[in-house]
Amino acid sequence: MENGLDTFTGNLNKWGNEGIPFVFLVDYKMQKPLAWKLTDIHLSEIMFDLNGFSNQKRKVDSFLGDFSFHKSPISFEEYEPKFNHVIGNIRAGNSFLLNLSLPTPVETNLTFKEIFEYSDAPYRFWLKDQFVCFSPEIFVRVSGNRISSFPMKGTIDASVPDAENVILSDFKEAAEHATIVDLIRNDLSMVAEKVWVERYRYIDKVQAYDKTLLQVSSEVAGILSNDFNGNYGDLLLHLLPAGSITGAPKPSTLKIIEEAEGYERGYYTGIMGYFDGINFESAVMIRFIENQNGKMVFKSGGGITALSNARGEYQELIDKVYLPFNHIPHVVY
Ligand SMILES: C=C(O[C@@H]1C=C(C(=O)O)C=C[C@H]1O)C(=O)O
Repeated sequence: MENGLDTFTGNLNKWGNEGIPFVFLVDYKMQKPLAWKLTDIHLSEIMFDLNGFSNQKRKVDSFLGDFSFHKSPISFEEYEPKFNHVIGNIRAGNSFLLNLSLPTPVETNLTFKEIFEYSDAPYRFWLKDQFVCFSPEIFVRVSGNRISSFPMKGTIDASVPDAENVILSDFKEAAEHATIVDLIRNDLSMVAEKVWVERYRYIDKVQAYDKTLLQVSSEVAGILSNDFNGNYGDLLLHLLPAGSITGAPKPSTLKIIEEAEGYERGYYTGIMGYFDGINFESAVMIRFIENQNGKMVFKSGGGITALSNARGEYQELIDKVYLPFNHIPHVVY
């Protein structure tokens, strides 16, 4: 009998080869992948704006007004044993980079739909009754026979004096970034010929209502091998889960993530994307709020290496719990 993943992969391959536009979601564990032909999507169920490919644009001109936002992260005492489990495994040689994430309950007077409509992020998705995602991170883009991936690793508060230089010259951050770029080069080599690094460690600004974050990314590119031309389902099977939200090496790192996190990521850290009939593009589902029985849960994480310190990683996890609004008159905490 066909399982969900087989059907999903078959549909993406078929639609890709026939030039039929579609939109899709894949969860972290690839257990509940979903794909819709563009013509079958209803605004009452799904809203998306994926780098301009959209059925619902951002409400840039309208006024959001006051809103409340409150986060209740786990305590440092609860976080530390999880971090120590990861560091122990890194020291034992089972992983050299691992993305540790956790859920944070949040409260706001805004609805998931309002957060989608007013948020400012290059990749946004709203799935009725389930989640809203506003991601800054591209995963894979295919244009003609060129494939590119844009691993993001390295986050700093822009208000730190000389923030850009601080993060670019930080030894730990540089090592972490080099690792993720190596991993993505290796992953792309499975589906492409001639893989190269097009841009190394460029900075993106990510806007939250109370602060600006700087994020460091690189672009890795290659020439897509003929086997994968149009076969977007097969392509994703080779590349998922995305290296930037697992770590390396993937198989043993996945096992340690499972042990340390002790919760279900679900669609968080999966990917969302589209095919417009010509180009294929996908993004990593980070910056993500889920509906759990009427309560809002924000999921966030960061990369840990042998050089990481528990307080710093704990703070990064909390800093990433934000709403990405640009023009906010007043926030009530
Ligand atoms: C997992 C998350 O972020 C990932 C980890 C990053 C980092 O360690 O700097 C940056 C982007 C993401 O690939 C998240 O934001 O929830």
